[in-house]
Amino acid sequence: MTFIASLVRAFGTRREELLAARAQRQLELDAGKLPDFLPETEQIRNGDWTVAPIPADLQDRRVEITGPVERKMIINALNSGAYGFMADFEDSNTPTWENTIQGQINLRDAIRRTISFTNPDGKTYQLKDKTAVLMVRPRGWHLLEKHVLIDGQPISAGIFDFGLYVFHNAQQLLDNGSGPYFYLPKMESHLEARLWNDIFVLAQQLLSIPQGTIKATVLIETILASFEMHEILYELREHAAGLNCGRWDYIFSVIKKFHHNPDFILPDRAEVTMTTHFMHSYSLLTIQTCHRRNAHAIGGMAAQIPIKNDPTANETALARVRADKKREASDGHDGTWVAHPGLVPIALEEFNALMPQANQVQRKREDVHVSAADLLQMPAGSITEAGLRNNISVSLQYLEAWLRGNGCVPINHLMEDAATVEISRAQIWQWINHPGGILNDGRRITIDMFRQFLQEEQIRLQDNIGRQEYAARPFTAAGTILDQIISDKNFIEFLTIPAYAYIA
Ligand SMILES: CC(=O)SCCNC(=O)CCNC(=O)[C@H](O)C(C)(C)COP(=O)(O)OP(=O)(O)OC[C@H]1O[C@@H](n2cnc3c(N)ncnc32)[C@H](O)[C@@H]1OP(=O)(O)O
Ligand SMILES: O=CC(=O)O
Ligand SMILES: [Mg+2]
Repeated sequence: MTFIASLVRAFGTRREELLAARAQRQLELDAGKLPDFLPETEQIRNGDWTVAPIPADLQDRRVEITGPVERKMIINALNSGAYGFMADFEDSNTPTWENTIQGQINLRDAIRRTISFTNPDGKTYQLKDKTAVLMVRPRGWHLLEKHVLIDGQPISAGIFDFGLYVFHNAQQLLDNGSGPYFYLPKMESHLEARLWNDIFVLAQQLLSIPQGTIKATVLIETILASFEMHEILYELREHAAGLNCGRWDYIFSVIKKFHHNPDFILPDRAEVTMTTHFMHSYSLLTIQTCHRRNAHAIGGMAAQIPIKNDPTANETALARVRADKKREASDGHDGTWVAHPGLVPIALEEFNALMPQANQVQRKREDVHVSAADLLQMPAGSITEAGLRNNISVSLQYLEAWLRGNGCVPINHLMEDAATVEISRAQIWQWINHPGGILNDGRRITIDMFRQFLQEEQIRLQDNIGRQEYAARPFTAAGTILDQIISDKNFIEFLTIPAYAYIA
């Protein structure tokens, strides 16, 4: 606590200032100003610097599995055959106090190889000799940890997650021949990266570990960050391992940042894929930026997961994952993410076929030319009743699971977490609040339509799982939160903020 208090006292105010800067930037976007590459940092973009050398165990990251910090899943992920494992306090984790603290305990035990688990059916779990390289994703700058007060105030959840983990494990990780490695989520500017860098410097000093020991991979998962990728790597150049395409939050961010702008109405969520022009451009720009700076460009997460008991549907889902990984490997990504151990062999096959060496940093992709207009070119497509209903039902089901402490669930055979569901609920809001929110059959999407469909989707769920089961679970609270977010005239920045009020 003394260590965490030092970090919070040194940097808490700067975090608040950066959040205020986000709000200020939003006002400019609301007034119609579009983002562009920053004139004041042109020298950094044009300069010939590179990031500090990347440690040996982060040179080959061809397949990384991600998952919440649950005990059994940590063991399964570390044993999965993936090269890396990102243990997630963020998109896939409900930040109950129990989950947060037990997650830290699980990671501490995993690093010391004392972790084990027994299923209710008696199946036991322990680590294999060879395990994935561990990375940890603390929560984003927007979130508070309300269970910890310093000087009477709840503290930054990100500093808490980072601080507890690095304090207890940095030295042990070094003794194991690895290091304290992080993924940094949801940043919107290079100044936010500078804050993380300064936190790393103080943490390393307080823990007496060499400067530059901490390595971080930054998720480029906001539209504004995609205009500052060089700058973000520059700020973190002593600590940067790479960038990652957090595609789901990225799509959400586009809807959120331009929620006032009718030119940014997106079609059904299922149509906003990585092969649309703006998403492919962002992925290519990430690869080019990273390779110019000798950093790794990690791909993103396909939402498909293995489907049990339906071989045909399973084959289709796996083929989609395969195509996604093939595109990433052939474009020049140095690795990718999977959501489930069953997908590790598929992603490995695709990367092994196109990337026999440890990474593709030598492929500089100087042929890529991505402009601001490319990043902002929205796809055409239609909005359907099925798409609207799916957004409503998925948001409701996810929020219900989240309130029970489960931040990542399969819904309709897709992985749903806080990022994918932010897209769903943001689309509902966007379609209601813009004249362009019209179904392909000509009906205008309204709050009344949303409420009618919500009620019908609730009844459908109740019929599927049974009245008693439905009543026993927090569906009512989930529906209330969803209605509150959708009916608010202001765009609520993150759905997890009102939802957190229910659990803390
Ligand atoms: C947008 C983003 O932020 S992406 C990053 C955040 N999202 C994630 O990390 C996704 C994590 N994935 C998951 O949580 C799960 O795979 C789900 C919820 C999507 C699906 O879970 P389930 O339906 O329970 O999967 P399923 O029943 O097929 O699991 C089979 C086994 O694999 C394990 N497993 C599934 N996913 C994972 C995972 N990501 N890591 C470790 N183990 C896993 C299960 O624990 C289970 O183990 P067991 O057989 O020993 O009991
Ligand atoms: O964190 C990943 C994302 O896609 O969002
Ligand atoms: Mg994300």
